[in-house]
Amino acid sequence: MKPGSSRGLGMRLVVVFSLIATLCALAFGYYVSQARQHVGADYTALVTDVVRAQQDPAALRMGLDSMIDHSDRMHLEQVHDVLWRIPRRIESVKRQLRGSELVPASYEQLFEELSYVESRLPALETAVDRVPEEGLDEADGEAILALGMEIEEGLAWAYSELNEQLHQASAEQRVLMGRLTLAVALLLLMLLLAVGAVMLMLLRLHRQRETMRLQSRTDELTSLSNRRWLRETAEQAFEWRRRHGTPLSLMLLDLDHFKRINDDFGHPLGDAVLVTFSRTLERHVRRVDTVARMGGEEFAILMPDSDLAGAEALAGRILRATRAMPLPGPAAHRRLTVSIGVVEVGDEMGFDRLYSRADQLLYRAKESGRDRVVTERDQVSAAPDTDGADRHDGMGITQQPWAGGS
Ligand SMILES: Nc1nc2c(ncn2[C@@H]2O[C@H](COP(=O)(O)OP(=O)(O)OP(=O)(O)O)[C@@H](O)[C@H]2O)c(=O)[nH]1
Repeated sequence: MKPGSSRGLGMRLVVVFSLIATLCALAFGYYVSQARQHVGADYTALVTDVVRAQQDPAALRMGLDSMIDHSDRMHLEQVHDVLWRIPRRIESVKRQLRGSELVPASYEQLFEELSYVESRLPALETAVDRVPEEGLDEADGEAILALGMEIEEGLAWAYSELNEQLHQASAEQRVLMGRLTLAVALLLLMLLLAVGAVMLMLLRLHRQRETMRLQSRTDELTSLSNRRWLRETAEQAFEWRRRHGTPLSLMLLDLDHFKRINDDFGHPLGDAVLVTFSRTLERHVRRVDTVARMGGEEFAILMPDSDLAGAEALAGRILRATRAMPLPGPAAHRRLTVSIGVVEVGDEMGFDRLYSRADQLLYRAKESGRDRVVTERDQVSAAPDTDGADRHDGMGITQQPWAGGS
């Protein structure tokens, strides 16, 4: 698995999540600021009108008092002004109340009172119209004052009640908006949690898929590539070779008399030897080479950019390294050897053909005494013994001092 692939996806998901979280925070901020601006806005105009209208009863009272004291033209006009204003204010307040969010039942009684006040206004207007310039007598003055007070009290009560109701409604609206804001915040939080959970699930799924992909192409015991992965890599290497004309070689390796290790020391130790041998192979190859376990005690190395001579040299180094390889635990005193077949890819050659040729060479290496390398040139080469002398294996196959060296 490429660890970077999961990390890359993780980073991308973190960026996307941060983006969504930022958008949510911005949307929430906008919502709160809008809500603050608009909460109670419904009632602001109405409250302003009611506060203005609340001055009318006092103005009427003052006007009437002055008019009774001095029934001149100026005072009469003052009273007429107030009487002209009162019904218009009442109509404006009524209209706004009907258009407001208030429940009609809550202002029904106020409407009745205001309507009653409206119905009493013409009588007061008529009485004021009849006021003589030379002044009112006491009885008429008291009658006008009584009518005026009736209107004034009705208006004062209705407007003050209305003011009270509007403040209460506005306060309720604020509480409601607070709850709504909390609900929106919770919803956004839940949305973020859900998005986060989905992203975590995606990441976990991706990791699981990567792990499965890795397992499907890795040998469980040695962690080397398995046969399937070697084949896929080889197909890519063939394509590369075809395009660029670079050499490509394959080496098949089979541990000699491995059964004896199992028989003498048990299967688990045999496993440990296979792992030790795998690490030895990995130490000797280049990064571009692919080391695979083909099964049992058989291994393969695919070497892009390596011709037969280069592959043969590596095989020699591995041969010597295997001989010198310390075995684990109770098998420490034993020495292991390996037989190797090496082949370079020729024209018109596919992986199966390449593998089968390497296998034949490996078979020849086994047949001709093991612990040796057999290459395409039909030569059997062995790593130098301690004295480095040439020798024959008695089968007509030359064993040479190893040319490559480690
Ligand atoms: N410990 C262990 N042994 C394995 C594994 N796979 C195969 N083997 C053993 O490898 C041994 C292979 O035996 P053979 O095919 O006779 O080969 P050999 O003993 O190496 O003899 P040559 O190849 O002819 O030199 C068998 O005993 C298998 O049981 C494994 O994964 N772990």
